[in-house]
Amino acid sequence: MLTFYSEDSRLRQARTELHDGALVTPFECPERLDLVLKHLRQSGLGDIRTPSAYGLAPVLAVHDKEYVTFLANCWQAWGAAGHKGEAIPNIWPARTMRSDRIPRSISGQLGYYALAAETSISEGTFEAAMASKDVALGALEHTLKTGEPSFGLCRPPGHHAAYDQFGGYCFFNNAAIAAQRALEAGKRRVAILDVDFHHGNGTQQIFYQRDDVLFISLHGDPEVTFPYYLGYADENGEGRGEGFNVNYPLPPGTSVATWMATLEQALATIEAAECELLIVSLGVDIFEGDPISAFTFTSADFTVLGQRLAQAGLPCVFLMEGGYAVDAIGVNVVNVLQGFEQ
Ligand SMILES: NCCCNCCCCCS
Ligand SMILES: [Zn+2]
Repeated sequence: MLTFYSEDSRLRQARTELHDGALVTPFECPERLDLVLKHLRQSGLGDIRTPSAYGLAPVLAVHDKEYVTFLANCWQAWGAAGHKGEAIPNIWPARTMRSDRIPRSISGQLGYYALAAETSISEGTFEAAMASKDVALGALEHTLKTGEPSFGLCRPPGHHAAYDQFGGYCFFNNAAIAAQRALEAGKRRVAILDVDFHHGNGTQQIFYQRDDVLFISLHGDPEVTFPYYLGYADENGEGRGEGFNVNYPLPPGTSVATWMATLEQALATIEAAECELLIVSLGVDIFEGDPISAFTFTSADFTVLGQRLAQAGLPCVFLMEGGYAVDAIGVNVVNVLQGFEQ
């Protein structure tokens, strides 16, 4: 299996994350890449390639133009406004406020476009996000051309990024960008299976009214898990998209047996929908040792996951999402990919 990866993913060097009332070293750190690359090389899974630069068009196919312009300019505008730290929002168009107008102030724009306050914007963030979607597109193009599975070592991740919203460490929705490209290349329906511990609110939102992308997510119950305000089981899509969005919220501490039984339901839905490509939003924060999550996968369970996904019999693109137990991330990711190829 080929891996696609870009050194430009390291351009995102955020120093702060607002967590538990303090500014801490971000969980979504460049070292995550080092461990995955190390284990990929040790495993002999396949070559690691640098993708082409696909430009802005694929981004604008799923994201709002003004939002993309905001992301491109935010860091410079934030500094020009005299702010000394990293760009962290502290005001939102929260309930009781209006969101039909975008303020001129960069502080106002930051809150307008932010999902949450844990994700700072700093130098290199935009460039890294551009590299990350190129990684996803490189993996996608390879699978479209060869039918072979591929892995996009995407950083920053993407599944929390919505049409015009960043957060949860995400800026561009890599899986959505890849799915849209696959449809433009002729696939009639694409399944995005999100196995990350956290609900892929951004991916859901982008395709919520569409029937050409089936979005299915297994995740921590939003009653008690980030992102809290989306990911409930009663969110089934709207209009043409009715029935093409399926959420499986699961309680913290869910056993792997229960998680795998839920996966069976998800895979049956994918099969019934006659999808022609499977994109897996691969978050390995379902690992028992993840510092900000609450599921119970062991590293060996990731191998079983990969084996089961292969049985879906679809061309498959794996795209890196979360996973914050840095020491184990390499083993866990490679176990999925090797399990798939067994
Ligand atoms: N106390 C947990 C706060 C979580 N904050 C953001 C998590 C983003 C996960 C991306 S996969
Ligand atoms: Zn996650």
